[in-house]
Amino acid sequence: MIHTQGLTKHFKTVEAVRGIDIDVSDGELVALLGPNGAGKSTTLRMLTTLLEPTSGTATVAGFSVTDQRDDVRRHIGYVGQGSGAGNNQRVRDELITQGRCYSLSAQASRQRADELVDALDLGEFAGRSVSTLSGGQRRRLDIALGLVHRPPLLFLDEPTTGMDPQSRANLWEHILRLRTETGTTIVLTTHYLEEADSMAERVIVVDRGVVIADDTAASLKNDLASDLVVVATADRAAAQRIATTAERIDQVCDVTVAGSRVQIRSRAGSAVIAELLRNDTGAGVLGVDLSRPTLDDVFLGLTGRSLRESHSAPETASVA
Ligand SMILES: Nc1ncnc2c1ncn2[C@@H]1O[C@H](COP(=O)(O)OP(=O)(O)OP(=O)(O)O)[C@@H](O)[C@H]1O
Repeated sequence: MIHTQGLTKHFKTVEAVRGIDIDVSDGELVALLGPNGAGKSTTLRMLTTLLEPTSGTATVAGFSVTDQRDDVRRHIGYVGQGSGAGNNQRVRDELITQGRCYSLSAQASRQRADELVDALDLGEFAGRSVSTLSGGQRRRLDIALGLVHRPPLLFLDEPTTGMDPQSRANLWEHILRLRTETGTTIVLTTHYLEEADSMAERVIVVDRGVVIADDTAASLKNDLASDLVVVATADRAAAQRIATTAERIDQVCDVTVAGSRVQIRSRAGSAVIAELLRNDTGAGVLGVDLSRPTLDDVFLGLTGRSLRESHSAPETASVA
């Protein structure tokens, strides 16, 4: 559905995208994850023909984003970061207008508007003006607007940013249902690590304008980050003894002692705990805690920076 090779976008002084290679198959749900300024939106805007790439190639739904822009546009829906709905329009009317813009007949537009009102649960406020909707309701309308022409591919740029947890969960319910019912391919950007982790089938991690990892969340966590085992002990001597035992275990990658606590990094945390129990009497051990890695640990492992706190700026360069 999407194939890019060496895609770049240079603004006057910023290399926003520095060579992105992405393949997305039909029906996939893929999340682009990365810190502020990583180049996610710029990539999306090139794939949706809103920005001309500086170099590289991209085909979307089988069409070139540079040479067949109209064909690309006919086959995609795009929900940008800002709302596309007109404030003074009523919800259903806005959907009908969008249908007419896509050359549906008046009757077909009304029918499609009603289908989308149902699908996105907009019935309660279909007759209200857009300006009266809550953030979550407006976002559902944005998605409905992106789907009017039944695109096989939907791009969502930060669909849930700024929403409260309940509205986010509700919007995700709609996105996932839509996908199950229509098989739409979905590519989205998000800052929410948990969202990418639990909802997307594949996570593409972007940093400073390039893809630094691309796999399922489970594989990324398994391959690129480790479990953290924290052993709380009664005193420094017990901690030292546990650390010495841990260092002898094959699967352990790193052991640090901080006062009476021992931190053990390993790809197989549960096995390490079992091995510790086999090799040590456990005297002086007060508790053991096992944390599974998150996508933030993956990013940290790849870049040395935390995604949660990272506000990296892409490298600047003089571009003619
Ligand atoms: N029109 C533009 N002119 C100049 N620089 C731009 C333009 N659009 C984006 N940039 C810069 O390109 C870089 C990448 O921006 P982009 O919006 O793609 O990042 P992002 O990963 O989507 O970030 P965020 O998560 O904050 O939305 C940033 O440094 C941004 O300031």
